[in-house]
Amino acid sequence: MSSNYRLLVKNAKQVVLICSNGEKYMTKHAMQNLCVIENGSVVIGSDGLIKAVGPAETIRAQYPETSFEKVIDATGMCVLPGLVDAHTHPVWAGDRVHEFAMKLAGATYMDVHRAGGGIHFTVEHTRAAGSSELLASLSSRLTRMQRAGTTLVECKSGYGLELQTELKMLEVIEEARRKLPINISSTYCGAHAVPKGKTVAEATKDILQVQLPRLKQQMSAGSLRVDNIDVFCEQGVFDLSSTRSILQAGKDMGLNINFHGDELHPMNSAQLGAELGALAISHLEEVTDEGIAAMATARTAAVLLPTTAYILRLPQPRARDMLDAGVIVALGSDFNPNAYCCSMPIVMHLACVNMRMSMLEALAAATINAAYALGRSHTHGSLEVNKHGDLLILNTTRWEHLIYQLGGHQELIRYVVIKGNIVCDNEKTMNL
Ligand SMILES: N=CN[C@@H](CCC(=O)O)C(=O)O
Ligand SMILES: [Zn+2]
Repeated sequence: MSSNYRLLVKNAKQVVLICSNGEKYMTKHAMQNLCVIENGSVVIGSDGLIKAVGPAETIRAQYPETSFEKVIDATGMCVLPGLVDAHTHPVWAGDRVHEFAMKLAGATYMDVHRAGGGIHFTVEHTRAAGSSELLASLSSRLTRMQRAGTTLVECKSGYGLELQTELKMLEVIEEARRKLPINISSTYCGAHAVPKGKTVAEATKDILQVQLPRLKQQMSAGSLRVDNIDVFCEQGVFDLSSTRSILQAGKDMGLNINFHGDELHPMNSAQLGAELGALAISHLEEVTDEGIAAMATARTAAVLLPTTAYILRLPQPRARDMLDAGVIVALGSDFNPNAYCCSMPIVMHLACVNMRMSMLEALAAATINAAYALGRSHTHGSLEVNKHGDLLILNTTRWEHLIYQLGGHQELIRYVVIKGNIVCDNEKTMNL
């Protein structure tokens, strides 16, 4: 007999809701006061949405005779919302392990880029790769992220830098969206680098006059869904004025502005993003005080990427200054061939140790605020009624272990659930 209820998770030692009043993001002190229920339960309906969440006693009384398709007894365990990864580049061919060695020996990111490596190396290999090869590697990367607790992930194009390959990448992302349970927010990043043989002006013209019109056509025809537009606004890549025209054109097509800014040099990207009504800006290692103030006022989220600063030995993003100023701080893995990290728990750990965020702030940044950066915080990022039933169940009595145990997430995460379906069951019993 079919039930109206897909899943009951009962008697968890802790249920971390994050928030409980429909907040779309969290800033300042609110991030230090996340909503946690001791001894709680969660009910997910057959539509995959949360129907109830609260103290186990209350839920038991509310659903006395109900049958559930599946019941998980979470006694001694913790329940958290699925993690949200707000910045990844997961579609590409050809790894760059050789460049990791060069960087360890002292080369900077831009040394490698100018020598024709970096993004250019990946572009060459991605242009040559077939869609099925790209889909296979994307699927295994997304599955790996899902095992590490990510249930909503942003995925960028940007290793084509010309129409055909950018479209190929976006179509591969679209195919993954149809085939895999993980939620995807897709981003057109045709301005990720200036292609070899073109000037910035020529590349900008190609994006404005060739790539974006074709994207618009496919989006209107319903053959492609794209959510965000991105530009790498950086010295030697796209300057402020070309960035402005590309982002504005994307916004005019209905895309959310979500771009790379102020990473290696202060470019006033933060001020530009605030002025254009950007939903999010990533990196910001070199943001100025004025940029921070502008982002706080405009409610533009800062997507901080602790793996980038770690791998490239850059100055850390000024997370504390941003948090104190009331900026909406989110986190992302920045998964790409330069920063090969699929794990948001590791990202949260780095954010705490290197960027001086508290564990509560890091969790809010990797859930509700990352969902806000993707325009999805009305449906994702917290355990509240009518939101998607996306959650993690941890083999531990305190949720903080997910951040504290560096690299321990594989043993800690028992189940990953998306829309009430168990998509990962890590059936091991161990002494933690
Ligand atoms: N900074 C620009 N883009 C990526 C790196 C992409 C690459 O090196 O392939 C980033 O966010 O770190
Ligand atoms: Zn990036």
